[in-house]
Amino acid sequence: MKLGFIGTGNMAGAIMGGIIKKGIIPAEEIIGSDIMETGRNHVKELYGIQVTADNKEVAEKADILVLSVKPQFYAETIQEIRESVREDQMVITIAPGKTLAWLEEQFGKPVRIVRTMPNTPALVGEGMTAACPNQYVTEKDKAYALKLLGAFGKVEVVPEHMIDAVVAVSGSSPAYVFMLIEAMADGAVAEGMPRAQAYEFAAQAVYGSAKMVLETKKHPGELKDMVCSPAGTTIEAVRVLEQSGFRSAVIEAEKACAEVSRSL
Ligand SMILES: NC(=O)C1=CN([C@@H]2O[C@H](COP(=O)(O)OP(=O)(O)OC[C@H]3O[C@@H](n4cnc5c(N)ncnc54)[C@H](OP(=O)(O)O)[C@@H]3O)[C@@H](O)[C@H]2O)C=CC1
Ligand SMILES: O=C(O)[C@@H]1CCC=N1
Repeated sequence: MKLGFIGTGNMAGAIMGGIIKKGIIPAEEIIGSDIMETGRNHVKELYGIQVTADNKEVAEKADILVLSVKPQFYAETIQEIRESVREDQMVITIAPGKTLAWLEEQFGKPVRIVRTMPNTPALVGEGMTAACPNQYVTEKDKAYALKLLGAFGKVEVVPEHMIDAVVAVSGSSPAYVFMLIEAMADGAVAEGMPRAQAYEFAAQAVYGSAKMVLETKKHPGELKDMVCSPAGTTIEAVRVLEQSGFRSAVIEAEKACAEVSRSL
């Protein structure tokens, strides 16, 4: 099974890195093209995949083709490769805003498409991916696509109308979480902890908290209450966070994120 990537930037790198690390598809069976020579060479050196400057070559050689360019370049990229794409291939898209209906119209012929929204934690095998197969994707294709996407984290099939919410809650959210970790570490540094140690403490606290939500299945509010000792330190921090609009800031950020996703 040959896997192709058109665009070998951050998200493509995270996906191929996750797949290679898990041994699902060997690096020699992965091919990528990128307009930028530096981008191509980067993944070639890092992962040992084949690279080319020719998008059509990737479209012709791949059994599964991942369109990993920015949404703004989807139309021109599909225009360039549409003649090379065959009915027995599967195209995986990862761009926000590009609906199955729009993608089918761009190809102008029956193409098996799985619209997805992954995230960069794919690189460490902890991705969260939503998948929406189109009408031409067979049950066998769907099973293989889910196996592939599940190789670098969790994957769930969702109705397409939910994909903008997915962009907000998992596609883009690693950025907000990294900001939170950075800010938590800044706070610790302000209190005298060395910077590297502060990142370790902050990241492990976030990791452990996420694991508690996933494993205990308890309501996050209940888990929060378990940390807040009466008249203690945590409830004071919670009070200040509420005063600063912490929760509202996250909700409003996600609404803005989903709005951009719908508009692309
Ligand atoms: N980064 C993330 O966390 C996530 C990204 N995505 C989606 O993944 C896609 C890629 O995003 P990301 O990896 O962040 O972006 P990057 O800019 O890192 O990667 C895209 C790469 O494609 C190259 N490129 C542009 N035009 C072409 C072309 N015509 N042919 C071949 N290569 C081309 C770009 O070159 P140049 O830099 O010169 O433009 C760049 O190297 C987007 O659709 C994005 O929405 C989805 C989920 C998460
Ligand atoms: O910022 C972006 O547009 C992409 C989509 C989801 C995460 N990164």
